[in-house]
Amino acid sequence: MEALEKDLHYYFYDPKQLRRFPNAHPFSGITNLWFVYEAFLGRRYLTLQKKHQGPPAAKPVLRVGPNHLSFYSREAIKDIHGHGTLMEKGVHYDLLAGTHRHLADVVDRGEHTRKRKMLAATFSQGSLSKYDDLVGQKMLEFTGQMDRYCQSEPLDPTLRPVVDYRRWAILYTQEVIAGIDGSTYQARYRDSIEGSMHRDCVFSAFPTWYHGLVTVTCELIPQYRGYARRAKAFGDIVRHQVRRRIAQCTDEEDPHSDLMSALLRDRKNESLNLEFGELFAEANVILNAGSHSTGIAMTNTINSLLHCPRAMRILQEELDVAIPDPNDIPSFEDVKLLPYLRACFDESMRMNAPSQFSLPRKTPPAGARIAGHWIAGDTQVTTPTHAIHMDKEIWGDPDIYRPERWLGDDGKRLQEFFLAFSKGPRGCIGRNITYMEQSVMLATMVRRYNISLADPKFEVSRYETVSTIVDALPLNFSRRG
Ligand code: HEM
Repeated sequence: MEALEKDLHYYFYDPKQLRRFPNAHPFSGITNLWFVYEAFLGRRYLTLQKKHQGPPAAKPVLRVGPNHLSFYSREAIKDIHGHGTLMEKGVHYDLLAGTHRHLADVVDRGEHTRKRKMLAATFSQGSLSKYDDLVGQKMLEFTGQMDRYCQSEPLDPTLRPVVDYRRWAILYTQEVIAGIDGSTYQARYRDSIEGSMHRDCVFSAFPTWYHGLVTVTCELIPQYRGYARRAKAFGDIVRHQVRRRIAQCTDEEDPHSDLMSALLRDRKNESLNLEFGELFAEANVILNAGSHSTGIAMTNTINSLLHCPRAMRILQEELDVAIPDPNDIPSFEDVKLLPYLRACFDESMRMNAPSQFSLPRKTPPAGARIAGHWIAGDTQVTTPTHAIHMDKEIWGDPDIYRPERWLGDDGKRLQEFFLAFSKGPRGCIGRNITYMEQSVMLATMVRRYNISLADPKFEVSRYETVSTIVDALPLNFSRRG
């Protein structure tokens, strides 16, 4: 009731003068309901794109909720996410926080800086070589499985074995990230994370009711009860493994041998004495943020390449030179500087960012200027990633998969508008790790196999939650000579 009163107050008295901006929906000045409905259908990012871009005319600022503005403008990227921004993480992160904040949901700037410093070395470009063996080992297991598919002989020789690439890509990233996190275990990971992300994406638009909605839907709707049960089971496993990892920690341990070491000991190898709750929160977020989005990105890239044979051919040519023997599994060192390989990921993440969720921020209490507009304090502000990634004025031909746009100086300039990893102080800390995983995987797959869609007319389906989930991608594989 209190929340409804607040929304009506915002609408009728307009204390923040938000009525000067056009509504995304006739009711968006009064209620978040339409936004929740779009989230429930898993297509909020597409609707926002249409509303911002028109027709009839582009709308750079939209009021998408009683206290929420969406900024479709280049200037706003810097003002909301850039270094030196005054914006804070929005109420969404408070809702999802557990007993202890982790790097992604901590709001306090000082706390965030402390955490980021603690983890910076482990995630730096220079540290990646220590994960080479782990990634190589997981890739070997992966190709072993794919080779078995290639060798299998179906009863009907006209049928070739079909592999769900999405499933295997996510399994590979889970295995790698669990190794980096310092723990390995079995869980119904994808089920647990996708359900919770759907629930959080939909309900977090109602901050006051969030916890009540979670409780009531858990009681009444079996599907939501299932999400909660699986998420709890996953959390229990992480908790157990963190305890085990702490027990194994020794005084001689290299403080940066894996993520947990960096949380247990500082550079001088002295104990950091973090509370168990904080260790659990950090391990949990790395496992969640670190595996699913990379698996989605890998699935989208291979799908984009299969729909663009020209780009696939150029990539194959680049890889044939870099990896002369198709049986080899390259290290990251072998492939990290291949320009076309990298361009293929960036182009795919531009068209289908693994997280289209508009990363909610709020203005500081005294208010702030965004893209030339003065916005009152404590207003939720977002940038619509997909709409910006599909802006004709920036990209020229945004609907076309064209990795070439990322090459050379033009490509460097475009990075300014690339939001897949967000920007600035709250940008993704795992960016180097995901490029390592994606590079080794895609280079190996494209060099080693002929890959095709099991059904040439197949279009992958997507559903937006906190990440934009991709459905199964059925592919055929055979070994390249
Ligand atoms: C394709 C893969 C990935 C994408 C698209 C991605 C995207 C993002 C985005 C958009 C954010 C900003 C979130 C926000 O503002 O709420 C973020 C933050 C973060 N990501 Fe990633 N990420 C990826 C891979 C990874 C990996 C591999 C890890 C860890 C191993 C990771 C760990 C994190 C963490 C801890 C944060 C919070 C950073 C902070 O607030 O300081 N991510 N990521």
